Amino acid sequence: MNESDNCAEQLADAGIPGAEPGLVYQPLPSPRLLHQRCPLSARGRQQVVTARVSLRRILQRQDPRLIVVLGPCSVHDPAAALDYAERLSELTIRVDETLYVLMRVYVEKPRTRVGWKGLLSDPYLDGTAALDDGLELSRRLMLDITELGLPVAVEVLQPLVAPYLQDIIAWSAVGARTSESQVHRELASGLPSVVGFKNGTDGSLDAAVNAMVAAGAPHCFPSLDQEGRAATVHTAGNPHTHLILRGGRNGPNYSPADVEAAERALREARLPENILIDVSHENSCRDHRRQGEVMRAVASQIEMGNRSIVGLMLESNLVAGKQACGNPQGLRYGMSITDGCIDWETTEALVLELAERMRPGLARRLA
Ligand SMILES: O=C[C@H](O)[C@H](O)COP(=O)(O)O
Ligand SMILES: C=C(OP(=O)(O)O)C(=O)O
Repeated sequence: MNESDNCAEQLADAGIPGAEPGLVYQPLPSPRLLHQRCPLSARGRQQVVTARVSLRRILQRQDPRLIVVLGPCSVHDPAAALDYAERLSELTIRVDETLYVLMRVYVEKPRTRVGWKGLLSDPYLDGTAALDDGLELSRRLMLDITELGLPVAVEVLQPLVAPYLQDIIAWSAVGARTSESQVHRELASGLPSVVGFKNGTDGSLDAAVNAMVAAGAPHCFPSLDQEGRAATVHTAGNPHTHLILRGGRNGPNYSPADVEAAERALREARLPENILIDVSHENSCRDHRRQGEVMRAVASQIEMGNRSIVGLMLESNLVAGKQACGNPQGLRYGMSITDGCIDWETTEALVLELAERMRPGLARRLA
């Protein structure tokens, strides 16, 4: 008998049989239990509501600030993420007249093929996939970051994770690999956060534009209720969505001509012309050192009068670059184990520069 048969047998003994040979089920707490263990304080709840309202106001041009979503490509070490958050929360206070800053707290990672799937799925980076601990660590980290006054931004990946975390989240992305997925569009239709849909990895806009239309409509689909029971959820539709340009197979898509094409696609679908530019990924040709150059080019478009660009995304960490996701004990503190990131000093300088550049044209950005 191999190890997994043994595990399945032990679970069957505990009254949790696998439905099919080879499948092993491990129970998770209900969303309510996790919320009770790690509650969102009244102050935290107020911060989340305020963040969502601020983002909606920016999308409606009632707040002239530029959204800036930045932070590590992925969180693998909650202590380093909190260290980053403390620095970011101080920086945010210096720029909040012109920028609305959120921290990427990406605990789920989509993979092109296979690879580590994030703190939530594999918190010990060793393939043990201790999802119960991953959920709790992720929730605790998001609560701590919220308490610092920083709004939390995530990529939503596993739909059943949402009931555990969505009360803390101000902004969500649906990634390039999932914008075309009906499941993610349905999920977005019920999220209380603002949702950005990324263009596809091939660079096409259709999936993301169609996703914005789909997410704006009501849906019903299987989910978990607060007690963790399988349930049909009925959603009202989420009108607070926008497009994210992240480049694609044929290269970047942040040039004025690309932005105009995106505006046209949104207009044709009768959607608001709200575009956020990811200065990383294919827009920086997968070279984290080029993020500054892309940011400056986007800032120039805004200075020249562009009104559809509502924000920017950057991948940044304490230390520049990336390292292999090998032995957890041998990892360098504050360095990415997924995509390469710029370091804290570069981040701080870029954010301060962007804030200054946005100041003169601020009033023009209102409706
Ligand atoms: O943003 C992170 C990565 O680009 C994304 O998760 C895909 O990663 P992979 O191509 O290394 O699997
Ligand atoms: C996975 C990400 O992006 P994309 O979906 O654009 O590849 C990300 O922002 O971490």
